[in-house]
Amino acid sequence: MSAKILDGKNTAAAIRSELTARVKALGERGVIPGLGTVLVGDDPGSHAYVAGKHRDCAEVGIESLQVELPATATQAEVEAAVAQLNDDPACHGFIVQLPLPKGLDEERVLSAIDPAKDADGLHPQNLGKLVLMQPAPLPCTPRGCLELLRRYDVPIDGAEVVVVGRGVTAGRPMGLLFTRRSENATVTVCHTGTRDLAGTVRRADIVIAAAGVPGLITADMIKPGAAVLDVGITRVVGPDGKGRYTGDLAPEVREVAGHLAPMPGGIGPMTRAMLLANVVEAAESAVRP
Ligand SMILES: Nc1nc2c(c(=O)[nH]1)N[C@@H](CN(C=O)c1ccc(C(=O)N[C@@H](CCC(=O)O)C(=O)O)cc1)CN2
Repeated sequence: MSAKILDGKNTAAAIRSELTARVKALGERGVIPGLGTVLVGDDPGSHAYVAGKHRDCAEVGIESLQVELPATATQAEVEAAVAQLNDDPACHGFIVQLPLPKGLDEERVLSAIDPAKDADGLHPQNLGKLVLMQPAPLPCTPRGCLELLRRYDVPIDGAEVVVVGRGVTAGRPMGLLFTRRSENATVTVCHTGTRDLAGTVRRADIVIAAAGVPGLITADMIKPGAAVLDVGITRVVGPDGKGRYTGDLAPEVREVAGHLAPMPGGIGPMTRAMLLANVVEAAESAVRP
């Protein structure tokens, strides 16, 4: 039987509608939440993602603050853009779109963000709080995975979770999030060099594929009935010469999994929705007595 689809597109739309009500309530208290973005260079994917983030903002009533810099921007110019949003009282949270063009030091840029305005939850202080299980803005992709599983009542407490991929925006913080006391899962974080990747993935009740390697996860690696989330996103050029995005799952995984978050339409839209949630939460904590 084919897996039940974890529909990130519809779930994200429901979350945006919930956030619209919270933004309205903030407006009644004289606060308009503001999301800032820093976009450097001309990568078409990054431009499309940032445009999508601002479309979402317009839908829920969040103000957009956009800073764009050319691919030739220096480290100092990018850090100056970060400082400008740190100091802007209209901005409750902001992100620096990743990856940055070659030659720029991403870690230094992320460290320059005011941790209280870190809408991506990627500042070292906020990642440190995640390690310590203290409240802090959460990275959007792992938060999106958790939220999607929760809204479909997929059991997390006690589940064996295998994450494939150890990148800083998804795989690495995913393990920290799912092992918090409130989630209580047992997590293994693998990568493409893991010795028995297939055997390890086959143990999982929940598989999170975030390696960015098209087709890496095949049907024989999945325990029948497991929940499988495709977080990989790789641009490939088809035989027609046209570019498209593909995930980490082979198509047959759908026939073995119990639940499946596809790419597109799964975790991508949830990532965007969680960014809005982080900004609304930052604005709410700014007005809390
Ligand atoms: N500062 C950050 N940079 C990047 C992040 C991030 O969370 N913070 N994640 C990715 C890119 N990303 C958001 O920025 C992102 C990627 C994809 C999607 C999405 O909705 N994808 C669609 C499919 C693609 C399409 O059709 O255009 C989907 O999955 O349905 C949203 C956000 C790297 N950089």
